[in-house]
Amino acid sequence: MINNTHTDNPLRFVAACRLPTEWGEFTMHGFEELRSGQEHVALSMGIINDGAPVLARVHSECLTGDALFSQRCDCGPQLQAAMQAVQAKGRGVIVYLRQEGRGIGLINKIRAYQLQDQGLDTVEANVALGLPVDARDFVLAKHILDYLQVASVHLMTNNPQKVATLNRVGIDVVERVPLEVGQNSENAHYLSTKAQKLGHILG
Ligand SMILES: Nc1nc2c(ncn2[C@@H]2O[C@H](COP(=O)(O)OP(=O)(O)OP(=O)(O)O)[C@@H](O)[C@H]2O)c(=O)[nH]1
Ligand SMILES: [Zn+2]
Repeated sequence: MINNTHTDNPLRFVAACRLPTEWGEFTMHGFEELRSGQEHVALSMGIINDGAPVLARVHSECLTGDALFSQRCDCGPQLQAAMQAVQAKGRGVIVYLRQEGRGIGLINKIRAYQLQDQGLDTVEANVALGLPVDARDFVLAKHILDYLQVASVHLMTNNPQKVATLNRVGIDVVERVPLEVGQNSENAHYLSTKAQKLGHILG
């Protein structure tokens, strides 16, 4: 009889390669969601499957910030700082989830930004569009970390909700490591809204 008691893994590992970067050489592991075909990656450095807690970042895709140098948010500088921190330790992992716009997708994020240009804040804009404020699924990170044999992490984030969510899905977050970079005059209001409405800890 087939044993169906285990939770189904929504992802499959596809391939891994070297990824030389400005912050040293990572291994890039590629995953695919079985249902949607959505692709995700993890960047690892050093030996991370030895059971000791690993310095980790669970980063959500932000095309505008990560790749297009947008100053509307702090995502690009956060990603770079996380990669740099991993390099400094010689050991760590960046899980990069393709959950653009906190899961609403790129075009909806542009719609939300359009409303923000008219005065709404990051939360009000999603609500006005009838979209969830945060639709991200962090179970994917759990499956990716399981594949990499990482059970506990020092998590680089300013979002205590993310710590709680990851703990809930089975990732043991032994410590939250603040990741406060990328503040500028364009994103000052956005960051203060995140602190006030989404609970981000920003000094
Ligand atoms: N819908 C929407 N998504 C945004 C906006 N600004 C950034 N994002 C998305 O938000 C995600 C990053 O989430 P953040 O709230 O910045 O930070 P976090 O991941 O919760 O917390 P940190 O770990 O501290 O970065 C990325 O997927 C971005 O594309 C916005 O104004 N509206
Ligand atoms: Zn961003």
